[in-house]
Amino acid sequence: MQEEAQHIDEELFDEYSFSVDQLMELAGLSCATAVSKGYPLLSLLKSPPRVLVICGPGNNGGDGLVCARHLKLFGYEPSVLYPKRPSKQLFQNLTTQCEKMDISFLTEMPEADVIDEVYNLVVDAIFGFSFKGAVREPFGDILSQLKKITVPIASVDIPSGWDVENGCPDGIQPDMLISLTAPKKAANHFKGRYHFLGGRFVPPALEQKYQLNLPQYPGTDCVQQLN
Ligand SMILES: NC(=O)C1=CN([C@@H]2O[C@H](COP(=O)(O)OP(=O)(O)OC[C@H]3O[C@@H](n4cnc5c(N)ncnc54)[C@H](OP(=O)(O)O)[C@@H]3O)[C@@H](O)[C@H]2O)[C@@H](O)CC1
Ligand SMILES: [K+]
Repeated sequence: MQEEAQHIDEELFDEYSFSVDQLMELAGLSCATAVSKGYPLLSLLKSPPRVLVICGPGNNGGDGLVCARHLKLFGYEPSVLYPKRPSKQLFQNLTTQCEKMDISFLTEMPEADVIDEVYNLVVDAIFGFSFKGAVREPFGDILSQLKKITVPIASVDIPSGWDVENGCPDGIQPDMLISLTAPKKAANHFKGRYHFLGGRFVPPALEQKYQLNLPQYPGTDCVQQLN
């Protein structure tokens, strides 16, 4: 549930003393790892291996910036669209880190046909579990372009624009979902090919308290494929 995800989040920070940066790094690394498993470099149809990463104004967007940086380290060519940038130091730092790694930042959302022509896939890091109500601009326009593209979308935590619990039948239909910490209720409506769990940082006591029943991650992997 949306409230439960927020409680777990608060508890990780307040009771377990994690910092946002720490968890975001692991979350973003999980996303880049899941992308590399679902869409390996050698399987991509377009060269160079361009990926468009769209980042929203909250922590979901921060996960996207971390994901872009790791994708670059993995050999992909990410470009970032980050239209609404919060003033917090954390997000400024993540932006600088991407810029210093020669990751380009787009100034506007490309049209759907341009995305299909140029990019192999889109990482959707626009909204996560704090999304509420009707989508406000510029994200309405961005999501309507994403509904038209044919290249796959990999959504971070929740497909953006979906109700966190009830999904959204007319919304974007991602090919990959990377659930972070634990799958949210909306994941039941996911019909894409790859569902990964990432964010391998939940202490066992917290997992038990919320009865998350997380599947065992294989070995040292930071993601687990659910289906
Ligand atoms: N512990 C964990 O579990 C971890 C969680 N992590 C990640 O954090 C994510 C949750 O992040 P979050 O809470 O910062 O909010 P998030 O979902 O990114 O979006 C909120 C932003 O969107 C905006 N906004 C909202 N509604 C809107 C609308 N209708 N239309 C337009 N804008 C709207 C709102 O902006 P504002 O209202 O200020 O305009 C706000 O800034 C979670 O899903 C996971 O990815 C990991 O990083 C680490 C560990
Ligand atoms: K998302």
